[in-house]
Amino acid sequence: MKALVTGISGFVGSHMAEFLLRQGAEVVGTIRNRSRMDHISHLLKDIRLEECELRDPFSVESLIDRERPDLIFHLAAQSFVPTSWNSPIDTIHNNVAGQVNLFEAVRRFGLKAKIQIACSSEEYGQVEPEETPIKETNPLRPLSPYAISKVAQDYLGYQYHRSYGLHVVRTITFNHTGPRRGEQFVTSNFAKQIVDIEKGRKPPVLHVGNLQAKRDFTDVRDVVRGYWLALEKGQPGENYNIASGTCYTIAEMLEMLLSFSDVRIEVKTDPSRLRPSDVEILLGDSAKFRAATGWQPEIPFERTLKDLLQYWRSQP
Ligand SMILES: C[C@H]1O[C@H](OP(=O)(O)OP(=O)(O)OC[C@H]2O[C@@H](n3cnc4c(=O)[nH]c(N)nc43)[C@H](O)[C@@H]2O)[C@@H](O)[C@@H](O)C1=O
Repeated sequence: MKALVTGISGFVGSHMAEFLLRQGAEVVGTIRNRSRMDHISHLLKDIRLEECELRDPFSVESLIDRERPDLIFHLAAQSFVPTSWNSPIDTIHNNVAGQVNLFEAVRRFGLKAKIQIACSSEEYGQVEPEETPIKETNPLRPLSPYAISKVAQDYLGYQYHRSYGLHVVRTITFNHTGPRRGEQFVTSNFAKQIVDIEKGRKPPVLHVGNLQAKRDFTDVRDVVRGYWLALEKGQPGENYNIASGTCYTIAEMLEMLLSFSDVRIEVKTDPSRLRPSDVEILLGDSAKFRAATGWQPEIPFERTLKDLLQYWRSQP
């Protein structure tokens, strides 16, 4: 069983690779020449890396022709919401063109590969209180260029299944975190600031943005098991929420992180961390996914946050 992971050097990609190796799969991953390798350096003897620029159709075609994978986990993306305001066209081009190139290559070579695509709860955007927990049938009211790029990826998945019969499973993942989470994302950012303060590298002031937003967090290790199950048991063409079903305000998440540290910290709002529009609440109903695959999250949020702090404490 050969599995191709796009974006293997990223946060989710590295956990996906570890999971796939435990399943006994042959793992091939795409990287770009500027990809950082620190998340996968411990895996290099067990995986194969291929340079591929997903925005370039020829690069993708030649990869798919050479590798002909059985499973594709399409995780490569520009995934930080604020970046999508600074350069909306880059996010849209990266995320949408990259996926179209992948689908086109699979279609042209008549590959029977099963493809998981990483859609996002950001697609739901503005959610009314009576609409939570959010089901797959909820209207999409996207609030950022990133969200728009994910709506496009999601519906392209639907369209390529209906038009050409591609085996695409659309996972709509709510917030996820854990060791190796990029330091710009809120859980990791706060954890790293706490560790920098613990190590005396910065004054005891923790900078924050909007603490009122509510998010539904799942551990990345539960998420990648979900992606595997999506291809094992999910229906092609369908979309599935992957979520824990519990949400916390960002303030509550911060309190939890602070409770795992001994340092005294002052919390200060940094206006540059506020967004033009922020999704107020994301709380997911993953009953459809649980029924289709038997998936359920196993790692409690407290452990995820402790592991994340430990990750930053172990960094040089
Ligand atoms: C599902 C979805 O999940 C993620 O998108 P996100 O929810 O924007 O993630 P985040 O960690 O940047 O922000 C979470 C919340 O936390 C608030 N917040 C407060 N203070 C800070 C702060 O200082 N930094 C950041 N980054 N956020 C802050 C911020 O305003 C927002 O309300 C991505 O994986 C995305 O790829 C994805 O698909």
